[in-house]
Amino acid sequence: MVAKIFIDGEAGTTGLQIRERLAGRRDLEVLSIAADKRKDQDERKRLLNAADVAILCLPDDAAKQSVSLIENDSTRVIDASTAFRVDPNWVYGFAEMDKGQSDAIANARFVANPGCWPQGLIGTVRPLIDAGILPTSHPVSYNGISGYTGGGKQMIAEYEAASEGASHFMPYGLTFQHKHVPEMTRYTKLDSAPLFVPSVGDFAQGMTTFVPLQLGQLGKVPSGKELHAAIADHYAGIKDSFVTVAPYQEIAKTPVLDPQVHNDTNTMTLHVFANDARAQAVLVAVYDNLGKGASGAAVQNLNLMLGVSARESLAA
Ligand SMILES: NC(=O)C1=CN([C@@H]2O[C@H](COP(=O)(O)OP(=O)(O)OC[C@H]3O[C@@H](n4cnc5c(N)ncnc54)[C@H](OP(=O)(O)O)[C@@H]3O)[C@@H](O)[C@H]2O)C=CC1
Ligand SMILES: CC(=O)N[C@@H](CCC(=O)OP(=O)(O)O)C(=O)O
Repeated sequence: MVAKIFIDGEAGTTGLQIRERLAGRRDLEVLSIAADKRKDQDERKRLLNAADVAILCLPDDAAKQSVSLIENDSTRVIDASTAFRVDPNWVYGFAEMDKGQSDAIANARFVANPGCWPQGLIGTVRPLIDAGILPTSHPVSYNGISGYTGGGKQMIAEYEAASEGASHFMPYGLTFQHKHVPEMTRYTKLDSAPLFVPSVGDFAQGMTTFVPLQLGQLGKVPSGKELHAAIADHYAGIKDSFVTVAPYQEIAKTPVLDPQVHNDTNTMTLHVFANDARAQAVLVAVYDNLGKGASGAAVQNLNLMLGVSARESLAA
């Protein structure tokens, strides 16, 4: 059976990328909306109800509206927005988060695609919490840099219009109320919100994130190799993982931390750097905000929901 897919918001940054990733797939039919009807509620409703899977690439309010327009009990939904990420009726779409997550996604009707920033934090911290190395009470801080496509069409237009004026490096979220904090807290299993300081750079896509750890604050101080082994063990146990763990290296710098190294792929690479004598470490994640951070993860989730081999079809 050819599954019918409707991308609501197909003209936006994430929607366009998903369309490109699905182009050429013979196992799917993409139901496209006429350009002049993109925001026509009746036409969106018709297509949402005609689809086997609707992928919502919309601002939060419009995503909530799309869900309310589904009147059947068969259309399954992948939502790329923040609207449902901590809703207990939705399955969180970070397939590598734990061993049961890809099955939960495969069987779900409603899947909330994870935010780009949360994945770098959850992907590094949760394996350490699950392994009992970090207590859930640990005060975690998280920072990083993302390309400007993370801000969608509006930020892209601002950066691309400002040939001279765009900021090379812009920290933001400085009131510590970033919209990703609730999902970061819930899915890391931390007791309290991580202190999150994102930044945006003057490059289009790709991101590198950092979790600095003062290991001396822990009752039992792990070595860098132990941190690395716990994270590597977690991913070794995940079927069809798109998250890879780089070998442990004691080096002061490396070009593979460039935020753009995984652009246009669904890959995330994790690194552990540490100084055991100082009991200090940093956990690093490198991935594409538009790939594993958004449209790559959405297509990975779609494949799980359709029972299609993730590796084969993510080549698209
Ligand atoms: N960019 C990224 O890296 C990531 C984005 N996301 C999330 O994905 C979602 C989409 O983001 P992104 O693609 O970046 O955003 P964009 O602004 O690039 O695209 C959003 C699209 O939705 C359309 N739209 C807005 N309101 C409606 C409506 N009522 N009915 C139909 N279409 C509507 C917009 O129309 P118009 O073209 O007229 O503006 C636009 O085409 C957001 O919730 C975002 O937070 C998630 C992870 C990463
Ligand atoms: C650079 C930039 O502005 N990035 C966006 C995050 C993009 C993203 O992940 O969107 P969702 O919130 O829908 O997941 C931000 O920090 O708001």
